[in-house]
This record gives sequence, structure tokens and C-alpha cells, in this order.
Amino acid sequence: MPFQTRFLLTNVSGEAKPGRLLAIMGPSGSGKTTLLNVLAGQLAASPRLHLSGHLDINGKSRLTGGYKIAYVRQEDLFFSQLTPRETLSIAAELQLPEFASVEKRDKYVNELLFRLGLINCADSIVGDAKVRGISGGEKKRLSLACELIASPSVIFADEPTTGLDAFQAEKVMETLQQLAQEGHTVICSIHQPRSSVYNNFDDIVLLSEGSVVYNGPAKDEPLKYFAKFG
Ligand SMILES: Nc1ncnc2c1ncn2[C@@H]1O[C@H](COP(=O)(O)OP(=O)(O)OP(=O)(O)O)[C@@H](O)[C@H]1O
Repeated sequence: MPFQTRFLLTNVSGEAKPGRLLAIMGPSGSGKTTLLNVLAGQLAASPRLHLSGHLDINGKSRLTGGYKIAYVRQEDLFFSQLTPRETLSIAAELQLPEFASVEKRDKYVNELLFRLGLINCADSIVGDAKVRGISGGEKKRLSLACELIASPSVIFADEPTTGLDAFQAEKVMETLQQLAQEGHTVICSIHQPRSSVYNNFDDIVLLSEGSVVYNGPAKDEPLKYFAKFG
């Protein structure tokens, strides 16, 4: 049987700004993860996959601009027996071999642990399904911390609150908002956020069946679109 062409995203355009937290929203299957992956350059090359369009960062092509990009996946992958401090130290060693001394690296890791609110669990094991370790929200913030080591200008997060309780989800979103306020461009995909999570967003891209139905500030304006497409 011949392959059928399917358009997963059509006529999508928009802008994400430094200092602002942009959420890609829409019902299940509307294309949120696909769009996030396209923007972050995370789609595996395949002869069956066709991409067209322009993707610029500060007016330069993403491919030639030399910008550092962070991508926080939905699933957190860690060595369960390590602590957040050990996890970050190894990540720093691998990503920033230019550290002149272990003291400097440790100082940097400590700063990151403070910045992401992980200092109280810095020396507990990460844990897994069998051995209880740090919480789901702490794991998500550890994923973010690992990605921040290389000082990315743009941070992508795929469904960062999935599987978290209300308190942990809020803490993760507050962290993302804080990173945006520090000057990063932060883009996340999110499905049906609670209002306490939604309140952290500055801008919204609302997708329906692969097309943008709203693109603009999070406050007030999109509500009528949610009623129709959410
Ligand atoms: N590689 C692929 N080949 C064919 N179809 C795909 C591929 N990747 C995604 N799709 C389809 O594209 C549509 C959008 O998928 P996507 O995962 O981006 O949606 P989503 O909005 O993130 O959904 P959810 O909230 O359920 O995660 C879905 O119908 C999905 O089945």
C-alpha cells in the first residue's frame, strides 16, 4: 500500500521572546510535542519526514547561529544511586571540561543547586521506582539544572508538569518563570494546566489539529479560544 502524506503542522508561525515564558497548548494530538521538537531540532532525520520553513534565533538561522539550546524531556533519566550533587558534578565535568579546579566546579554546582531549590536534597539519592529518593518535582528541577550547566539561551521543556502533584508542578513552573526572568527564552509544551500553573505563562501558542489558533499574551485574550479549541 502506498504511503499517505500526513501534515502534522501547517502554517505555524510565531515568536518567542527572551525574558518570557511561552507555553504551547492544545488538546491531545494537536501537535504540541511535534512543534516543540521541530523548534528544538529534536526530530530524528528520516527520508519520510519533510520539514519546511524558517527558524531563526536573533535573526540568524538556528543551524548557523551557534546558540546553546537546552531540551528538558518528559522522562527524567538519572543514575538512581547518585545524589543531585554528584549528578550535577558529573554533568559539569562532561559539559564544561574547562573548569580549572575541582573547587571551582564544586562552587558552580553548589550555586546551581541553590538556584533551582535543590540544596535541601543535594545529598539524598535520586532513587527510582524501587528505592524512594528525591521527589518528582525535584527530579524535574534536577533535569533543568543539568541542562543549565552549558548556559543555554533557549530552554525547551516537554510537558514539565506531567505526573507531578499541584505543589510540585507549581514549583517547577516557578523555576521556569524565574529562568525566563533571568533572560532565558523559555518554551514549554503543556496539556490542560491548572490555573496555578497557567498563571506563570507570559505568552501562549494554542494549537488545534496542527495549526495555530491563538498566539499572544496569556492574560485574558485566549480564554474564548480555550472554550472553542481547548
Ligand atoms: N512521526 C510521526 N509519524 C506520524 N504521525 C505522527 C508522528 N509524530 C506524531 N504524529 C501524530 O501527530 C499528531 C500530533 O502528535 P503530538 O505528539 O505532537 O501531539 P500532542 O499535542 O503533543 O499530544 P499529547 O498531548 O497527547 O502528547 C498525533 O496525531 C500523532 O499521532
